[in-house]
Amino acid sequence: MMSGKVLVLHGPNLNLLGTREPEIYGHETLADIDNALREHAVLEGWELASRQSNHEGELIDAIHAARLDGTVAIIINPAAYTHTSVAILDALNAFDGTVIEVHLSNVHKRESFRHHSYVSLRADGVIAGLGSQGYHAALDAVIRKG
Ligand SMILES: O=C(O)[C@]1(O)C=C(c2cccc(Sc3ccccc3)c2)[C@@H](O)[C@H](O)C1
Repeated sequence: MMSGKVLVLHGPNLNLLGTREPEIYGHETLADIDNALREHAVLEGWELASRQSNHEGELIDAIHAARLDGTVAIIINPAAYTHTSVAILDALNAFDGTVIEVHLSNVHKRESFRHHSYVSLRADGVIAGLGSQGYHAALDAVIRKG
């Protein structure tokens, strides 16, 4: 059974998940999501690290660290930085592994400014609108790719 190391990155305000707008983002907290993802990875013999930050530079630093620590895939929900950050795109372009972009909501059914993603220019796959199951679908894809 192949195994590897996956990094899950959550962008700004996702630390507030579960507190507001459950009709858009669900009722789970970020801790609920991270705990379920870690259990999913361990059951498959994979290692999973997760990080949430409200600061663009911290997310970029985490991507840079992943280049050097054996991480084979990054699953990222950039939140609002999806639509604004060339800097995060540039950092992801310097990462040679698999990149999967995840959004809890279907951004294409929302405000027009959410329809564009800089990160999608690098992402190997994009999953949107499946809630927290989107993270698990991304992890399954990474594990199947090996
Ligand atoms: O759907 C997503 O996961 C998304 O990446 C997440 C976003 C987002 C935006 C604001 C807050 C939150 S998390 C949250 C939810 C409810 C209350 C407080 C914070 C996520 C949006 O910026 C993006 O356009 C879409």
